[in-house]
Amino acid sequence: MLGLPKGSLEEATLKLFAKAGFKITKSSRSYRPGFDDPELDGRFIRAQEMSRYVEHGFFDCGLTGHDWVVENGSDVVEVCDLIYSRASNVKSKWVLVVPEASSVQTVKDLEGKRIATEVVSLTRKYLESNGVTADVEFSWGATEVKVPDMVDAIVDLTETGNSLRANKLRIVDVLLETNTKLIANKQAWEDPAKRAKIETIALLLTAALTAEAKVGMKLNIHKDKVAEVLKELPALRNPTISPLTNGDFVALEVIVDEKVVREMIPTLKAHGAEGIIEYPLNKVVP
Ligand SMILES: Nc1ncnc2c1ncn2[C@@H]1O[C@H](COP(=O)(O)OP(=O)(O)OP(=O)(O)O)[C@@H](O)[C@H]1O
Ligand SMILES: O=P(O)(O)OC[C@H]1O[C@H](OP(=O)(O)OP(=O)(O)O)[C@H](O)[C@@H]1O
Ligand SMILES: [Mg+2]
Repeated sequence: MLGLPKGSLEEATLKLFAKAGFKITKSSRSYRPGFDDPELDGRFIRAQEMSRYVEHGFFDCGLTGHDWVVENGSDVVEVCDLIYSRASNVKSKWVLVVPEASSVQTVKDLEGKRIATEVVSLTRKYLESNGVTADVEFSWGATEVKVPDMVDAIVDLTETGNSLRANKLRIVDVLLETNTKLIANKQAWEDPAKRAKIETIALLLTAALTAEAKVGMKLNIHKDKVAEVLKELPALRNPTISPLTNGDFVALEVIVDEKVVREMIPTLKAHGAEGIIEYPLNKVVP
């Protein structure tokens, strides 16, 4: 039984599973998805409570943020990192935040003040470890709006930083870095058949995620130019080189980060490369 996150991770999760080779279908308002793999069954639940149901064994494994595993204090196996979220494929941070104009400079300045957050337990522990006593209240979300009128500071998640900028907020400290993870129930992890299936899912999801940032490239180039092109383009390292029927030319094939392609193509062209093609990838297994 697999736990899928309802909410901001939902769409990206279904896309990633599709790329990994698992088609998950869902009818609107139904939290029971359909799977094209007869060995799989699952449910959608909120990312915030996923780790509890994995810990207690309703789910053998599930996807959620590291932050909610920590906040809930759940005793689960963190099988692998899957660094994706709603908007980007980078890690996010839970940060202590105040209005730009606030006099608060460090956590110590929060003594006796009020703080709103979705992660009450994480925030209490953080204050305690800094020897600060402050009033921490639970926020259901839209937390940015609460400072400075309702509370003195907030602990909120930041990904792109857009919400902080839009609300003229300043970061005082970072409490926790987080990203999406595949987590597993401890007993399920000890069961060889279940573990094998969870490891297969982890392998395929990781391969699909790795492939998102990469592309394949193929090109033909004069054999005398190969050495200088490889020197100039470190991203091209370890290409597959195959001879062509035209004896002076070879074919190069390589997997590279997509972001370097826009610099590679003009350089390759300047060295006389021909027939340059770029293609997307579904999975990359190192
Ligand atoms: N803007 C964001 N950028 C990156 N990751 C995010 C963002 N919002 C949420 N997450 C991550 O997604 C997971 C679920 O997020 P969250 O607890 O905010 O629920 P949600 O699905 O966003 O629901 P809601 O829309 O009600 O806030 C968390 O692990 C969190 O770290
Ligand atoms: O740095 P950014 O890319 O702007 O992302 C951060 C925002 O995303 C989350 O909000 P969410 O959409 O989950 O709404 P919520 O505040 O209601 O939880 C988080 O609570 C921040 O508000
Ligand atoms: Mg949220």
